[in-house]
Parts: sequence; structure tokens; C-alpha cells
Amino acid sequence: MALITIEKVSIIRGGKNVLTDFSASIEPGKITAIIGPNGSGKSTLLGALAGDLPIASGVITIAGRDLKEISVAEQAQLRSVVLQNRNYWLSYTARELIEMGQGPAELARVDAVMQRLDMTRFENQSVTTLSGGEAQRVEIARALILDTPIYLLDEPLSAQDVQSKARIIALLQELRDQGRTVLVIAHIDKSSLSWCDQIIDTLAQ
Ligand SMILES: Nc1ncnc2c1ncn2[C@@H]1O[C@H](COP(=O)(O)OP(=O)(O)OP(=O)(O)O)[C@@H](O)[C@H]1O
Repeated sequence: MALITIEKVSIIRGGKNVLTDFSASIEPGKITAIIGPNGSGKSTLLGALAGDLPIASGVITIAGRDLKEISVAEQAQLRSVVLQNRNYWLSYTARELIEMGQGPAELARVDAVMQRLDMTRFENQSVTTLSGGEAQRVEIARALILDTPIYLLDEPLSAQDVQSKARIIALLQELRDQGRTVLVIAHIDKSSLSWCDQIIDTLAQ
């Protein structure tokens, strides 16, 4: 049975129909990629799945429950989200930002996740001075220290070099192998998504 269902969902942004009657099912315990060209509504859909953007019509369900009925606190227990936006303006270090607001269980995972993402070199550097790829890894680490059944990531490989891509893919596959559901947005071609189990094309309907 699908863990996440998107049923005839339409989303309007800035007065424009961004998604119209879009439907898809996301299987549990798999890595699913949502693909499509620029502007086809991938990030918008992720925002809706994360409960951050309202839908104009249709229904999104998670584990059989209408997303609209799931409280913000419950959603935080259900999913971790990596967005593309990384406009840091406060001069925290990478480690400080990753650890911010976290409890003992999450803090206990920080060292391992930072090591796996090859972040120790810049852990004490201000996030305002990080490169695009380093800052993206900070956001990925912030999500991966959380223990949730679902991970939603908006183009997590977009700023990464070949080695970092492989590291992130390995971590996402481990989450999948532990039974977590991973959803990534990509606008690369299907041939480079062999590490994903399911591909949903926003243009295919
Ligand atoms: N805040 C906003 N207000 C109005 N329109 C928006 C807003 N954000 C996005 N849009 C529009 O919604 C459409 C879908 O944008 P979205 O970012 O979801 O596409 P995408 O498929 O993720 O694109 P990309 O591959 O370029 O990241 C675009 O036409 C965009 O101009």
C-alpha cells in the first residue's frame, strides 16, 4: 500500500496553475524521485507534501490520513525536509546550526552524519562563508540527524561533486534499507537516477 498518495492535486501560486489534477502514489521503504523540467512544480509539490504550501483542490494522504488533519507537531515527527533555500545571515558555525534546537538523541548522531558527509573540515566555519555545496550538506545533515519515517529532499545533489554525491546516495540508500521512505526532487535525466526505486514524472500526466 502507498505511504503517500497525491490525488488530483492542484496548486495555484501567484495566480498561476502550477500543478493541475496531479496524482501519484509513493511506496513505503523506497527512494522515489520526482522529475520534470524547470518550473514544472516539483518544489511546489514538495512544499505541499511538507505541509508548507496549501493545495487548491485534491487530497494528499500520509499513511491513510488527510495531510490537512495532521497537526504541525505530528508532521514534524513524520518527515524531515531539505529545502533548496540556504540564505544564511547569522554567523553560526556549521556544527552549531546542525545542533541547534536538537535533543540528546539527535545530538548523538551529529558526529557520525558530519563524518559521513565529509564535513569535519568546515564544521567550525561560519555558515555565511560556506560554498554552495558545503551549505547544501549542512542542510542535508540537519535532516539526516532526525529520526523520521519520511525524508523529503529538494535536489539534494544539485551542488555536490562526484564523491559527495556518492556519499549522499549511500546515506539515502541506508535510510531506505532501514525501511524509511525517501523522496527526492531531481531535474536530471532518468539515466542518472538508477539509485532510485521509483520515478514520478510531473509532465507524464
Ligand atoms: N512564491 C511563488 N510565487 C509565485 N509563483 C511561484 C512561486 N514559487 C514558484 N512559483 C512558480 O511556480 C512554478 C513552479 O515552480 P517550482 O519551483 O515548483 O518548479 P520546479 O519544477 O521545482 O522548478 P526547478 O526545476 O526550476 O527548481 C514556476 O512557474 C514558478 O515561477
